[in-house]
Amino acid sequence: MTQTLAAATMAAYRRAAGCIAVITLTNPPVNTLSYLLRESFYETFRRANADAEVKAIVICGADGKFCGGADIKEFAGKFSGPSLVALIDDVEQSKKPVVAAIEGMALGGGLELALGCHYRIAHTKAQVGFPEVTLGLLPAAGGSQRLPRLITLTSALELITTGRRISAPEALKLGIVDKVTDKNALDMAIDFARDIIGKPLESRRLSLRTTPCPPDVESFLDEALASIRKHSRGAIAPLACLQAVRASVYSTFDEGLKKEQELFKMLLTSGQARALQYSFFAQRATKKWSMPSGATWKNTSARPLRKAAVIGLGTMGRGITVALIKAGIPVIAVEMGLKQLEAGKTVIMSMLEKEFKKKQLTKAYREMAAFTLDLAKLQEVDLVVEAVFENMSLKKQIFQQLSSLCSADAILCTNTSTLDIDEIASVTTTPHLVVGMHFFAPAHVMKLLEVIYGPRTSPTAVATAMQLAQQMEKVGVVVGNCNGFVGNRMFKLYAEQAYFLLEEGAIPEQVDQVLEDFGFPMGIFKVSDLSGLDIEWKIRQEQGLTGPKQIPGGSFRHRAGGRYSPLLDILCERGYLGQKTGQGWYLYEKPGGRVPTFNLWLHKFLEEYRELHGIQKHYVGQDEILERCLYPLINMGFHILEERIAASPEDIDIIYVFGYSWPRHWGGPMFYASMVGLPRVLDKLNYYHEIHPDIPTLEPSSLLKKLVANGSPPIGTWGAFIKEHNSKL
Ligand SMILES: CCCCCCCC(=O)CC(=O)SCCNC(=O)CCNC(=O)[C@H](O)C(C)(C)COP(=O)(O)OP(=O)(O)OC[C@H]1O[C@@H](n2cnc3c(N)ncnc32)[C@H](O)[C@@H]1OP(=O)(O)O
Ligand SMILES: NC(=O)C1=CN([C@@H]2O[C@H](COP(=O)(O)OP(=O)(O)OC[C@H]3O[C@@H](n4cnc5c(N)ncnc54)[C@H](O)[C@@H]3O)[C@@H](O)[C@H]2O)C=CC1
Repeated sequence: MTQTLAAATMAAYRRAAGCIAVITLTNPPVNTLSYLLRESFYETFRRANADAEVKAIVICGADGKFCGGADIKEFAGKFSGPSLVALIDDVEQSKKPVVAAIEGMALGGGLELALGCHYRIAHTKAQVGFPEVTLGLLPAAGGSQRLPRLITLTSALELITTGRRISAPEALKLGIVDKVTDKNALDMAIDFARDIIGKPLESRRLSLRTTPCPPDVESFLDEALASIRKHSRGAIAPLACLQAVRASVYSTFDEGLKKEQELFKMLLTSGQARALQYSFFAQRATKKWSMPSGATWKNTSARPLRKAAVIGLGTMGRGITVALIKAGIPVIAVEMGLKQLEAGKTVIMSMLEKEFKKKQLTKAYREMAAFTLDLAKLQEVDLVVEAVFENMSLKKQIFQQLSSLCSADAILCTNTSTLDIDEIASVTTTPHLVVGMHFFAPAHVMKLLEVIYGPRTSPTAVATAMQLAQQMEKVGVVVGNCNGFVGNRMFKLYAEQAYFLLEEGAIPEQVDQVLEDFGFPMGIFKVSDLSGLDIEWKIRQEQGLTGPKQIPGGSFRHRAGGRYSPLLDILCERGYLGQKTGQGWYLYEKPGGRVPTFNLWLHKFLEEYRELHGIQKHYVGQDEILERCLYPLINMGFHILEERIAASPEDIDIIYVFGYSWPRHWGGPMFYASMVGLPRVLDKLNYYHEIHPDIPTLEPSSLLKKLVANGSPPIGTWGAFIKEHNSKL
């Protein structure tokens, strides 16, 4: 295997048009600049430079892809082989003109290499960019110094600090590439190289230029710094990127390179870079789903989807309809009454209109939605997504009808956020085709899709849902069936601890601030106000925790075998549902208002509540808030791994990053636990459980204990322990 790879990895050399050397970067699948490729490039480039018959050099990438950048896997080890900085310097200093022929992509180190070339010709469909910041790094092979010398400081700064990829036409407008073609970029580059033989190259060497600056560059950079600080949510790489670009303004090229290296080394050893690189690979790993039965892409095919249906056009159904249509699938949208149907239709059409304008979709897209009250119209659809109220008997009634109305091979999906997929499937004649597709609000925007299989769900149903996730450009994660699945089962504990903290003496502002400082875009109470407190209230009612169906046997603050906080129920009973009613955990200027302000009523109410229930108020510090909110959630993640509900810690982490806005630079809850140190998480859980023995979810999971007992192995090796752990159950 290594030999095959080694043989495939090289900078292939050939001659074209007599005097042009063509060097093809070859390292499948995306021609990363790995150690082997750098070594081969070093030799090949020298050979081309030394050959007197060669008058110009063209660099391209094999298989229509210029270069995906440095090999990210190499960042974890020691750097060896020729440095990319030196290779690019060789290219720029070459006395023969060097032209980059960019097809597919030139990303990171790939773009840096192209910037070292004297000219860049790109195919119109190619993309270029510096995604390093999304990996917790900065362009460290001269990219942070060359780009600002080539284009405006504003654009260079934006591209380097955000990692945004741009199309070749935009790159042409900005001045990053010299020509764009919709024909063969390599052929054009070869012709172009021939034409420029003998022309002076000094002005084309970016390292010899100075960075063009706006008039008041100092205040421009200060403003940029303030803006990055505000938006980076604690990520350090964007700030380091800014520092590097700043060096391109105030330093010589060589000094700038030195600064770039210093910053790169600092970032590389930071936990954030490790977390972000872990997240990059984790996202790709989730695509290769598997089920405990051994089903994977390798042995399962997805069904083709020609037409779909969505039932229930409330908050979720509307977004799901738009997401499906955006993916090119016509939808029959169903409601229970004319009024709801009309309301749903109006919103969906206006959402499609917006998408139409934004993405320049053709008019046909707007005509891909049909609206009806009649379930019988669903005979010909290949897939149905049910998104009616979160109520088991209603869902069962609908699935029973679907089972008799739809074709025998239609995939039947539910968007339930908590209910048992298998119980829903039990009323159908095709339980193997029932699968959970748990979208996140707003469904046409949020990237995550939890795909849930019950004990009878077939691999085909899972494969079709995963294929659909890709088609909708979402990140699908396959998980097992349990209450709340992965995301909401863990989230419940996060929210629960936040309510307990209020009971014990904290206030919403304090809790939210700590969570936002950690990197969440919004604290839990602001999120709750935004989504509406009644969502959780209804789930609690459905679970018999409160309301008319409350299961007898508990007490006011103890239900379902543990401590219970009725705070949310009390607010809902009073009609304080969050932003939509103008009051929730915070106060808003009017119903539908967006700006949270101090809620005096809530603060007085909390004091009275504590007094009434004899709760001793204590000072709740930052550490306690963070640990109490995050560690029980993480602990539940270990339970979920133990139960094989999630196939790997990567799956859990991706669910959290894409569905719950977990700060990406902390990797996800499971990676964060490994960064903090599993012994610390275990100790803290034990500590809090001792203080609060009536909160059973604080008791550390046996998998966590086992991992700590085994010396806290790295996250990549947990799989073996989980397997062993399960086999002894
Ligand atoms: C003194 C020290 C000086 C050091 C100098 C530092 C130099 C720098 O400035 C640092 C860098 O270059 S960092 C790398 C920058 N490049 C990137 O971030 C591109 C990452 N890749 C992509 O976006 C997509 O894969 C891409 C758009 C390329 C392709 O997307 P696709 O959807 O077609 O394919 P994927 O499924 O994403 O990828 C296919 C397989 O390739 C693996 N892969 C991709 N890019 C990689 C990369 N840069 N390094 C390592 N592996 C990479 C990817 O994991 C996947 O693998 P499998 O899942 O096993 O198939
Ligand atoms: N709101 C959220 O943030 C999320 C909700 N979910 C789940 O999605 C489902 C829907 O939730 P929402 O959209 O928030 O509810 P919603 O209350 O906004 O909408 C439900 C819609 O279903 C319609 N409906 C009810 N019975 C029907 C029937 N027999 N036939 C056709 N339509 C019927 C209602 O008229 C209503 O328009 C629930 O299972 C919920 O748990 C999942 C993820 C997030």
